Amino acid sequence: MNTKTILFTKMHALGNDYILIDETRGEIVKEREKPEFVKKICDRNFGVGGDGVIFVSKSDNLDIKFRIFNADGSEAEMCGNGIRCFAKYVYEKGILRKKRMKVETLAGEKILNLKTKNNLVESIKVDMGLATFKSEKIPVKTKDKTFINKVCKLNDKKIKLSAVNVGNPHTVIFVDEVSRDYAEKIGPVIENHPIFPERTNVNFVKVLNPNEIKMITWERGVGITLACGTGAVASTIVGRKLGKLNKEVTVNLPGGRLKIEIYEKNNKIGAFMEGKATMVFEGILSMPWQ
Ligand SMILES: N[C@@H](CCC[C@H](N)C(=O)O)C(=O)O
Repeated sequence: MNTKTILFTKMHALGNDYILIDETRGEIVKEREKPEFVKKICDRNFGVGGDGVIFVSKSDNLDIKFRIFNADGSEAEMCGNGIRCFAKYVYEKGILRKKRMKVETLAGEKILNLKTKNNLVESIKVDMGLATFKSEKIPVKTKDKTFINKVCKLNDKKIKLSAVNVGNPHTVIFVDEVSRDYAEKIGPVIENHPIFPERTNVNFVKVLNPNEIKMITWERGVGITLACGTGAVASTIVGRKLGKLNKEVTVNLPGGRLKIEIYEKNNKIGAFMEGKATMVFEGILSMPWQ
């Protein structure tokens, strides 16, 4: 039997953990095999364990390309914590030695600014771009143009949902208390609800004050994670849209804190996200596994 070895790096950003694979010198995992490979390697008992896999490859017109797969094998458009891991990885591995990177993602071009010290990346600031509230773009199946603060009946209870796309689809629910149990119960129901044809990430958010929130995310294709960067951005943007938040917001997630800075352009709301990423270990996979 032919065996093959695959080099990987395990990283995390606020405990949202990813396995990074460098495909800049050629495809390592065949395109049609990627979903199954990702499911296998992300398994926390039978694999390496992770919330997803990030593939690094060459871009035709930008500096470099970022692809993110969730632990269930589905490909997402964007990942806030993952793109910070990616930036540290490509910089410190010498794949791209730029402190300002233009990155190709399925959610379009993202600009990353790296702060370094002694050749190590200390923090990464990402321009996450402008959000859209248009139902058809999120997407949400509704006749309404937007889906903000909509009262919905779920599990016999009425809750208010707001949907937004910040590169990937998110739903935000403001709550009195952040509860993991509640997120685990309601999260999958909303993620897979037929009104969200592409499914959705689900964020449960408590406003502590206009400059600070606490939240937990049920991620599409993963479940509860210790942090979600796009979720922090989506929640801050929805909070801002509803007049609950100022422009500079500290987001408290189970895995740590993230800084989100809102900007407004052409009547739209966008955000910068700033935070760290950590390299945990490197390894060699010997495929196929029996
Ligand atoms: N953890 C990520 C988001 C990853 C993708 C997400 N699960 C999706 O399917 O859209 C983040 O930090 O943003």
